[in-house]
Amino acid sequence: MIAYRNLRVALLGAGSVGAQVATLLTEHHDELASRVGAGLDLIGIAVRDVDAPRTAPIDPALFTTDAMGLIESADIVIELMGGIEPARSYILHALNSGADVVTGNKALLAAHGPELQAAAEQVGAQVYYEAAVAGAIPIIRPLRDSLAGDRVKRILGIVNGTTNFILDKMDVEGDTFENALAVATELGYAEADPTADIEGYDAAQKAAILARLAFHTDVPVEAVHREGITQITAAQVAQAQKAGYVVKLLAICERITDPSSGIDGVSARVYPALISRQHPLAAVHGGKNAVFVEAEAAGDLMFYGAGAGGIETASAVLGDVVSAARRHVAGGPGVAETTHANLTILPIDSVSTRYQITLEVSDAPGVLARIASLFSEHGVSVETVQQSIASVESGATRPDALATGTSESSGTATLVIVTHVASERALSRTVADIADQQVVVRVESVLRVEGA
Ligand SMILES: NC(=O)C1=CN([C@@H]2O[C@H](COP(=O)(O)OP(=O)(O)OC[C@H]3O[C@@H](n4cnc5c(N)ncnc54)[C@H](OP(=O)(O)O)[C@@H]3O)[C@@H](O)[C@H]2O)C=CC1
Ligand SMILES: N[C@@H](CC=O)C(=O)O
Repeated sequence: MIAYRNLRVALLGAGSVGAQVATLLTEHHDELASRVGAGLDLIGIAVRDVDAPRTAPIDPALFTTDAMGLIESADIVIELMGGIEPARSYILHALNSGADVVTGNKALLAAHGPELQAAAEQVGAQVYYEAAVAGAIPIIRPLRDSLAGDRVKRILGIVNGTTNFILDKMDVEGDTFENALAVATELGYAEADPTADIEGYDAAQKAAILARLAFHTDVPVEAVHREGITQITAAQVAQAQKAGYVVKLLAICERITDPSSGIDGVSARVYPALISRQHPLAAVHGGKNAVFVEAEAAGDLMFYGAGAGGIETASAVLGDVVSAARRHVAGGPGVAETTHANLTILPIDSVSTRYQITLEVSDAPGVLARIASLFSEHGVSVETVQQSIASVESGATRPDALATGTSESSGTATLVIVTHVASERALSRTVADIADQQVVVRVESVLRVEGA
């Protein structure tokens, strides 16, 4: 039975996601009303161009360019415009007018999340943002509520569909980066300008949001270490495959405490890394997303699904709208997000992980011993070494000549070295020293190995 007055919902934006939200709000009106205990009336949609064609049938009378006027009459404001301004000003205006806000705007939250949360707290309102990380996948609520009594140790996330699509295509079909990116763009996965995807900016924004929630500490997006996937080659992906790994762009949020070195804080970082093909994240194919959470009491949890798409993301938005509406009906203040832990945000060289280093070296006696001694000098322990020798005459490769001490070849050899866990600082010093050796033709790649 519906006893509460109908709630007034304003929508800002009717693009890929907004148009689907408008449709679901209208089509599911009665069902939503029975779940909330009040009707949810869409009172208007602010856009730039009221006459632009839409991807879903929407009553034209709902469109307006007067966003501020619309906001002032709403109980709940859904912001799906994207970008920083005017989205930030509209959200602040909505909160100050007494409305709850639902948004999927990761760029805004990563840049101004604390400001928006403080504004909401001050007026007893709430900002909901389930759609901002990994689209349809419920991950914000699990981190904020379900795991609130636990301690998160680490999060490994595939949170950008475009880069996962590209790397997966390179892995499964042996495609090149350039071709895979062209297909991702054609299929609408990548943004018109895919820089935010392939250079890791989009994933870094999501990492900042996840780290803040997981570790109750504000994490500025500028403090997230970021590397994209533009340097990843088909050869690296093939070599990873041979060694039992797959390359993924990972967003990693980690609580690091090491009393021996005095390191104590939070690391948030995005880079392409190798993960074992046995790891659950290795099975995340195409444009899908997944977030793997390691918690102290709960153990390992994985959240998987569509990280983007109009209708899929609209599902997460509608879930937030229902939560906001229920709060209006039940009354009471919003749930304050605690960021009072104030942990130190650690730089990348405080991180320790495993590494795979690929070198082209002279095929001569003593080379392997020299390289091994450099690892040892820097306290980096080697787990495995694989080698193949490129014959000068034929260009063909034969394995293991260095191991047998053969001295007949004057060509080069490829060494693939995987380390045990080492600090980023020790590893980078080791690699710098290796690169200086005369017997080293080039350092082909250094990739982190994650997920152990
Ligand atoms: N697309 C996706 O798969 C996902 C998107 N998100 C996030 O959701 C949000 C919306 O994304 P998406 O739907 O793809 O965006 P679109 O670019 O498709 O749509 C943006 C909409 O906002 C309107 N708009 C933009 N600027 C203004 C303005 N200044 N005043 C009024 N209206 C404005 C546009 O109006 P007009 O149509 O008239 O130009 C358009 O309707 C973004 O924050 C995005 O990061 C999150 C997860 C996944
Ligand atoms: N461009 C993003 C869209 C969702 O956030 C992606 O590829 O994941």
